[in-house]
Amino acid sequence: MSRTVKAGAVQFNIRLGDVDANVRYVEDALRRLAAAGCTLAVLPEMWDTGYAYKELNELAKRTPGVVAELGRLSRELGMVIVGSMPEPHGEKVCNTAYVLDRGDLIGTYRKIHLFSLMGEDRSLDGGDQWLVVDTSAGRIGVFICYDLRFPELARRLALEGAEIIVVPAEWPKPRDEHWKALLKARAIENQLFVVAANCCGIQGKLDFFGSSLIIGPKGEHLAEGGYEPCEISATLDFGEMESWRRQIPCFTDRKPECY
Ligand SMILES: O=C(O)CCC(=O)C(=O)O
Repeated sequence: MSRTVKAGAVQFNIRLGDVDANVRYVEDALRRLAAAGCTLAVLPEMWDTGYAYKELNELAKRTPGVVAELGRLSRELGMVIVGSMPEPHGEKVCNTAYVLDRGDLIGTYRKIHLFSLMGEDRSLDGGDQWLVVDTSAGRIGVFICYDLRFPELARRLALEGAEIIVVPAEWPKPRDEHWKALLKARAIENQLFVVAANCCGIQGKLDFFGSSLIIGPKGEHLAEGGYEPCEISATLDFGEMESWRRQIPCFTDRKPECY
């Protein structure tokens, strides 16, 4: 019997600046995923606040409390939960993913590539360290949204042994095809699982298309959300991943000295 994990993603319409409403929604969604047997859940980017830029510094002060609440839930549900939230950082804020494993905060990742098209680089501080962490649901590497456009980062996570790359995101129209193609490419080229949670609905001027995705190491779509709020889930089979890696041994066939 090979090792498996059931993974899920929460896709919802983030209420801009309304932490209480977003936390309430996510708690219910996590309970639904746990009832469906999931032990790993991915939440969207900035899931508790959205990009409420004007009030983000103030809203970020609530993050430690939200992390503690999420920690309690992850303990109660026996889950690994990953999602990004605004983290207070001096005068500014970082877009930070928190990895909670059955009650413990076992890793944080500050978004490295800030999305300049939307001014994220002017408003937020960026991170400078990747994260790969062993969890009860497998060895997980963390991306946040725009990071998806940088294959160097995915390769680094894969070389560090990531079996799953999780991608909290707020990825809007009209770049739906980029989202799907890049998620699939990162999974295929690194022969690992990708679990990506996007939000949906309108936030300010932006229209988010959902399409949360769980992709296997061969690029197979294991689960996909539509445009509406939903949870998606799929079983990740690490034995199948290992067998695929033996059939097409991309990692041992690399020639890093040539490029
Ligand atoms: O790269 C993209 O098209 C979207 C990225 C984005 O919206 C973000 O990083 O917040």
